[in-house]
Amino acid sequence: REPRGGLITDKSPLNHCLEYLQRVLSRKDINGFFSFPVNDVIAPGYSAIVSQPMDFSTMKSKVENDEYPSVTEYKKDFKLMCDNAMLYNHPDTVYYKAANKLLNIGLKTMSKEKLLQLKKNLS
Ligand SMILES: COc1ccc(Br)cc1-c1nc(N)nc2[nH]cnc12
Repeated sequence: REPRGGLITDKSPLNHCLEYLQRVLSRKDINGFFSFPVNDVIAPGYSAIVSQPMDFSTMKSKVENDEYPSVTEYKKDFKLMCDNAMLYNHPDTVYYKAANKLLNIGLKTMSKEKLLQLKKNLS
């Protein structure tokens, strides 16, 4: 690999990786249930039940601000976002089912093997 340029626009391999994951995973949320923070108007009592809210828009700004030191931290926020939906909503709701499906897709996309391939392709 050529030495990293000094320009401030230069993105790290981790940043490239996270931007890729953010794009791929947020596209799976076709209904947009996870694209912005849940509020108590949409989901009554949500803030009393979910102590650590998370959504794709928050994750996107954390990626852009280099707030994730590793993919593992990004994966934690992704799982938190899905788990929150499965905590607040009952299993027979469209939100619970969408969260469960998204979680399964995400864990496959961010499996050890897939991340290794990604690192190779991005480095
Ligand atoms: C941003 O949230 C929504 C946006 C639009 C619509 Br329609 C529903 C939700 C939503 N509703 C509920 N009950 N639980 C959730 N978990 C994640 N999303 C949600």
